[in-house]
Amino acid sequence: MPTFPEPAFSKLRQSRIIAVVVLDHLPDAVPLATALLEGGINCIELTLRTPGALKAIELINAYLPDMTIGAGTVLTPSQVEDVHRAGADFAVAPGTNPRTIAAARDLGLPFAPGICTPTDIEIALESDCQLMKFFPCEASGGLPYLRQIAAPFSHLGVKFLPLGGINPTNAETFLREPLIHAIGGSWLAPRALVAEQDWSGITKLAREAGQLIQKSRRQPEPEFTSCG
Ligand SMILES: O=C(O)C(=O)C[C@H](O)[C@H](O)COP(=O)(O)O
Repeated sequence: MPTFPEPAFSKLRQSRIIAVVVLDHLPDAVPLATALLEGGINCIELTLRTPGALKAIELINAYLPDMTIGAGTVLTPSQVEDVHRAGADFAVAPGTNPRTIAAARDLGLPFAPGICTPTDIEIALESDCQLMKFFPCEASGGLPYLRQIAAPFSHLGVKFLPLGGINPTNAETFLREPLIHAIGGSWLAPRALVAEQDWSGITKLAREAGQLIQKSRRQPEPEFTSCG
């Protein structure tokens, strides 16, 4: 596992799971992030899909210093500036846009572009990115597909953040895979639970995710070898 020079990406490696949030109601930002922290999840991604996301980054940054904050759906250089100013620790995008990556580099904001093909990986490498978001993970073919497209780049130390279709059933398999730096998903903060302000429900989901992380750190079961 390469150590990424960006401290935020090293923290991400410790956290292992990013709670992806599409926030509909700004006052929910801090209680939601607090509920995740109480359950042991200390990395959150606020997607810039809703108008309050930037302000939510600011609030969580101001009130919850233990939370590592990612900005998601960062599509333009000006959004890179916005999320940096708001206090994001890192940013991700669904695709690979060299202009956006360059803007993040200029500001020193760790950035993981989205990839889904070998061509995307080549473009991201040309922009000196080593950590890439694999999106949409499950719809593209999941781990078997990622292993195949990543193989020609294995000597370059590229690592991935799979997002899209990760859930408690498949999370552990991803966590055990050496190509994977960390995983992310919206299952930790379902919009319905947030709408009901069911913070204890979210803490419970976070705790269960923490148990998956612990399990994935234990030694793998010895492989069964057939004696037939
Ligand atoms: O638009 C972006 O930049 C994103 O961040 C995409 C999200 O990571 C995925 O939509 C999460 O996928 P689910 O966990 O399946 O809901």
